[in-house]
Amino acid sequence: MYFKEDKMKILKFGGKSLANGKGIHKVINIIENKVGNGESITVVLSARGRSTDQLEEILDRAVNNESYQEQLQAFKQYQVDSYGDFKVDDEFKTLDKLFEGVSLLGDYSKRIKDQVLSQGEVISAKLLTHILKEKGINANFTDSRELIKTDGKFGEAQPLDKLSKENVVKHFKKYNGTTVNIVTGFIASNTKNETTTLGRNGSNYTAALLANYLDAEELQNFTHVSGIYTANPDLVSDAKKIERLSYTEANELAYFGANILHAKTIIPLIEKNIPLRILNTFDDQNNGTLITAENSSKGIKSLSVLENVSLINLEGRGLLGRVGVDARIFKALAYKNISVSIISQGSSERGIGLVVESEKAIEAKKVLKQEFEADFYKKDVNKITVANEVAVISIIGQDLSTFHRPYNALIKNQVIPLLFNNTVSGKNVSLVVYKAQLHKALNVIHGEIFGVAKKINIAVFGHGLVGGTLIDQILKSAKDIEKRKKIDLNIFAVANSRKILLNENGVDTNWKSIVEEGDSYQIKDVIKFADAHHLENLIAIDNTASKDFTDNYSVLIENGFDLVSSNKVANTLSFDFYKELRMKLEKHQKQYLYETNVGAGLPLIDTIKLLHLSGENITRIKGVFSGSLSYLFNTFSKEKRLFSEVLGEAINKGYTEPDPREDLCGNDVGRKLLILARELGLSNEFNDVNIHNLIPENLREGAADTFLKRLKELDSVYQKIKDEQKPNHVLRYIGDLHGDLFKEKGILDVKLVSVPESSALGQVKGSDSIFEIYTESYGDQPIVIQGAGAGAAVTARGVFGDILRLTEKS
Ligand SMILES: NC(=O)C1=CN([C@@H]2O[C@H](COP(=O)(O)OP(=O)(O)OC[C@H]3O[C@@H](n4cnc5c(N)ncnc54)[C@H](O)[C@@H]3O)[C@@H](O)[C@H]2O)C=CC1
Ligand SMILES: N[C@@H](CC=O)C(=O)O
Repeated sequence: MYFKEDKMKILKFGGKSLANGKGIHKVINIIENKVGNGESITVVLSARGRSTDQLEEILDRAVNNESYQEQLQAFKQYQVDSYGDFKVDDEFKTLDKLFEGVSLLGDYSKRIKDQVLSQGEVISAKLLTHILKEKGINANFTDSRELIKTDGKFGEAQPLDKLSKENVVKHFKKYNGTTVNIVTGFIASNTKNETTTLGRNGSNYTAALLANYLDAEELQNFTHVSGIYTANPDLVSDAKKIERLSYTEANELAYFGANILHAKTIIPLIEKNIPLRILNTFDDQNNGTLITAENSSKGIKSLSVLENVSLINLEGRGLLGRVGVDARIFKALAYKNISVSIISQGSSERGIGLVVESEKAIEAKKVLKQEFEADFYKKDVNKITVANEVAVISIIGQDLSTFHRPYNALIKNQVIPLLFNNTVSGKNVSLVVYKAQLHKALNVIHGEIFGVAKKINIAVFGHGLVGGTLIDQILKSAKDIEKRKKIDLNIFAVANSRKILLNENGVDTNWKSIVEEGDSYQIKDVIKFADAHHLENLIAIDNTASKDFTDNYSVLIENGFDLVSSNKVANTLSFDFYKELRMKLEKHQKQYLYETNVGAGLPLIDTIKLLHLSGENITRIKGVFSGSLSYLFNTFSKEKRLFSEVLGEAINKGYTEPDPREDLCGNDVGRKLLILARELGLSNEFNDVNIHNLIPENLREGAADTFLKRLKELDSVYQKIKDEQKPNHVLRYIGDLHGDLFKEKGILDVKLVSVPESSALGQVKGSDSIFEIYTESYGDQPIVIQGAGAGAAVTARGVFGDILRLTEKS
């Protein structure tokens, strides 16, 4: 073993790293390896596992005169567990005496508490020294109380730098070379040699002070996480590790709750330009996050959260324009040592919101009530309320120039921040949200501001021809879309009318076999599931042909779902329902897309909407609206085959509605016409559509199955119609929207016509639809949209297009 003459590295290990079992062995391994490599190291330790919390709990019991022996024994057992020959009798005796005293007195001071807590670090450092010595390492137990001198503020003592530095330098001169000093973190002593502690994150502070005093090469802070992340990975599964940070950025993060950092621990490092590396004890392959003086060129963004906070709201009309209200608030709170982390107020000062630590909230309300007592009396202040179930999310690195993006995403996901504020210099926007929405809010913001894929959570209702094809198309393209568009399409629900398959991580290609084994459900179960799993950017897809399902639209919208539908029913119910649905969408800022309602995958509705919006007056829309009936009449007119045979083919090819009578009776074309009419602002109802029903009256009643068995009865009827046409004419079933389209209602006709084979309509082939859109500017020359008007693949592709459109809007 040899030691290079290089600079010292300070290694600091936290409580979780030092816990019994895997942790402590890993720590020993790390130290052994470093020593083996000839690195010059000093080790700073926290108390092990939950030791500090346990000691506090025992103190609580003792002071309340409750029995604490069982807990104390458990604490002692934990400290010596699996290290048979390790003895810490002195520390255990000290603890026995201290607790006995507290129990007798029924009281303890901060001074006593510091003495109690300090034993955790002492035992931890003694144990590690013992183990390392047994392994042949020249370890030296170093009690930081002999080195770090502080003022007398027990519980949160401030180091006396000059004196502490002298002590540290002297000690390290004496114990140098191959010695590995094992230093107690967190604890120190005042000038009377009484034990003090350095407050929250005290061990990190000890390590930073040593690094400063010894001009260390680097401070390596070993934790149970692999570095600093763009957000807490426990809450945001897409969170990414940040490789490098500047001290300033780290400082902002530390202040706003990244709990592996604390602002005060960074300052000693900044002074001497000492890099800080956050490492994972349990993952030696990971090189963690490096924090240096160098500014990252992009400016980092990270989300941090403060949870133990309350929002105090002070309201009063009489505060309007009054000078000094804020000063009074701050003065009253400062008097009780209550710090305000965020304040926000309207320009009128009628309402002032402030965030304080939760444990101080009741007292804060009390002092504010006292301060504003006279104002209450005069009714200038009418209420002071406290909301406890809140959290603060800070977007570090965010300024207001692009804040609209995460903000809009939150609103779209029905997370309405209670309050937000920004720093004028530096980049940081903080939002207060309800705790119940914290998880979702973090994921929404994270998805929006980072290059990582934005998750879109999709529930598919109806997995028949169209729905099933859609799921397969999404699963097939999801990876590619994630790569190209940074959108992660996650199908978390697949349902038919009876059963549902739910999986928050998304279904896979086996979905079909699993749905049937799924549970029966109601729509509220899907909403609850999405809520419980904090799923954001929700889209519900209606691929049913069901009227019943449209009853769910309202509650889905209210619960944050955008809608996509191939089902035409919702758009063709009463005009009142049509308007209410749009009002609801507007109110909840949700979108409803249904491009496939007319012309399957053809871009018809979008075109009509654009023409209409741009002020282009549409005067008529005419054409073959039905893909199945197009196929039927194109084929039947041309080929010498039975009508029933061709109809059977159209059904088998998936062109017809689930119940093919919906096509044959003209309802399907009627719906499409009505949908287009309503897009033009007309208020027609479905029964305004004049429909030529293709089903002979004697076949209209009864079940679909019975009808399908009697298709042959249609043959003679349609053969006769075909034969009676003029020469070179063919049959076409068309829709025609005409009349004065600038009035309240248009004329909507659905009829079977015979047209010259050479005409535009006569030349349509296969299952193509054709739409002729006549406008004022285009005159007699219509805009023509033609192409496959039915079929599962093209329709599913159209629904997919709507989903992608939504992802761009959200
Ligand atoms: N086939 C085509 O070319 C086109 C179809 N469409 C529309 O696509 C929709 C679906 O058509 P297909 O897939 O052919 O029908 P399908 O009959 O093959 O599938 C319908 C699915 O909806 C489910 N379902 C029915 N009621 C439900 C309810 N209340 N809740 C949940 N699920 C329910 C059924 O269990 C089935 O899984 C229809 O509204 C149709 O008008 C739109 C454009 C073109
Ligand atoms: N059944 C419909 C399918 C598309 O909406 C049709 O035939 O057009």
